[in-house]
Amino acid sequence: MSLLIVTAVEAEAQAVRTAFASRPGPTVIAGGVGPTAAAAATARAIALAEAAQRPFRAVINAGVAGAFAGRAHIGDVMIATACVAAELGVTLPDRHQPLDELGFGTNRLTCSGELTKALEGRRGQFLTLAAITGSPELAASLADRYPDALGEAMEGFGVAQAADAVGLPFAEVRTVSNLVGDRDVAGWDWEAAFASLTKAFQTYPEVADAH
Ligand SMILES: O=C(O)c1cccc(C(=O)CC[C@H]2O[C@@H](n3cnc4c(=O)[nH]cnc43)[C@H](O)[C@@H]2O)c1
Repeated sequence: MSLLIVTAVEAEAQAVRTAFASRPGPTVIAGGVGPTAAAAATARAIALAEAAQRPFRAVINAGVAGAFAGRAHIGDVMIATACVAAELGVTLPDRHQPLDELGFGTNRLTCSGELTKALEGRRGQFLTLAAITGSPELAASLADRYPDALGEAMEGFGVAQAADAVGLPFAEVRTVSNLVGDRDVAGWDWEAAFASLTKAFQTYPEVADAH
């Protein structure tokens, strides 16, 4: 199977590639930070592969992420069951109304369990936001709105939409660098999250990728 893995930054891409260093692996690209950069990079990679008659059969978004306190810990692997665009909809004075309720699209895409069956980690919903949650109060409000969400990152829903648009199965795999709402960015544990990302993909089967 020809697999595309999309990360945000090169350090995440390298952490994934390291897991396949001594065996056939997927195509891994760093598509940029945020859902629109991620969607554009994914759509471009899919289109180029199709034009070269070596189409991808599946897409995974991988990287580091924030976890909601009490739902996962630093270094944990989180595997999305669904990607939820938490900002997509209307922000009313008293609540957020998701796009699903408005009748012109969805803010939730289901992930393939098949694609991640070889991986070990916590499974649950995953939020995508263009803006990192920057206070404990906002984090608590999001955790309340999404009781089944493990954490948040900035690219999953964008990658999912690009894959979904052409009917490709999709998954999101994240490792925890910080807790959602923690503004002490200097204390975020990138190294633990990168090491965990490499370890997580070491159990992934070889990928006979023709790219
Ligand atoms: O918040 C900052 O000031 C900041 C400073 C340096 C780097 C960053 C990032 O690169 C974070 C965004 C990047 O990492 C993912 N990520 C990790 N933790 C979170 C989170 O709690 N909420 C949202 N995204 C997170 C994200 O997918 C980006 O690719 C930030």
